[in-house]
Amino acid sequence: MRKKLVAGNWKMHGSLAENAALLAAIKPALAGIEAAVCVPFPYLAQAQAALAGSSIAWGAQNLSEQPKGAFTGEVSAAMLLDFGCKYVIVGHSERRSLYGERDEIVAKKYMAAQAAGLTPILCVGESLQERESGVTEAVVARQLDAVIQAAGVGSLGKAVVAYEPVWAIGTGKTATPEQAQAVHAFIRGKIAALDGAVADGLVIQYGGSVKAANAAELMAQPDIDGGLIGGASLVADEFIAICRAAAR
Ligand SMILES: O=C[C@H](O)COP(=O)(O)O
Repeated sequence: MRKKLVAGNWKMHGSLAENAALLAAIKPALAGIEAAVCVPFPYLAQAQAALAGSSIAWGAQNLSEQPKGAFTGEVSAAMLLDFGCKYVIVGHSERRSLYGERDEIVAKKYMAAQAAGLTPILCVGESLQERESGVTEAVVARQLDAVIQAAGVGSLGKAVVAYEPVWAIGTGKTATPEQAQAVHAFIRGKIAALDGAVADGLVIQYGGSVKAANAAELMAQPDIDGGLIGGASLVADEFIAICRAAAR
């Protein structure tokens, strides 16, 4: 039986004071519930200090594909491990579209994370134009194949996949539970064709305008195993309610 996992992606939000209040609210409320927050790099130490010993893991939103060296502004997997990170998001659509991260670099980052012992949360998903052109499955398959070809299907046994339709991110426009389930089932089926056990165990999160109000319906779908939450993860009551809905 797969365990659901909800992870907050704080994106470029927060301050020491705001984070302290948010972490202090979610920690006791989620006692015993596995969840995670992926915070901006400068706040990793704060998340580590606040959440150590709790059921909430923490992680980052990006990493370098390089292990070390003259790469100004980059952060390595080993550095994330130094701050106790468990997870790192790779291939978020904002990184793909705003920072030109192509499938090949996403696969390298995924492998760098795993080589260091971090669990990558691999984001896949189509744009509105791609959905309207009927190529959703082809896009998601291409994004998955990049990683499968580079790292092998077995690597997904130590990863989380997040399906995030780009048109639903930060727009208030959630995919319907049926739309999301259809793509989640496609992802699991594609992986099952290569390795049934990996597909059965794979946590596939949904991301895109998840809120307390729509979480239960999404989490009730058979192939939705949690969520990757942007805006609502910054609001303690919303994040707590989403995590609780997933844990039910
Ligand atoms: O990583 C999270 C997603 O981009 C979803 O963001 P959102 O919940 O603000 O739509």
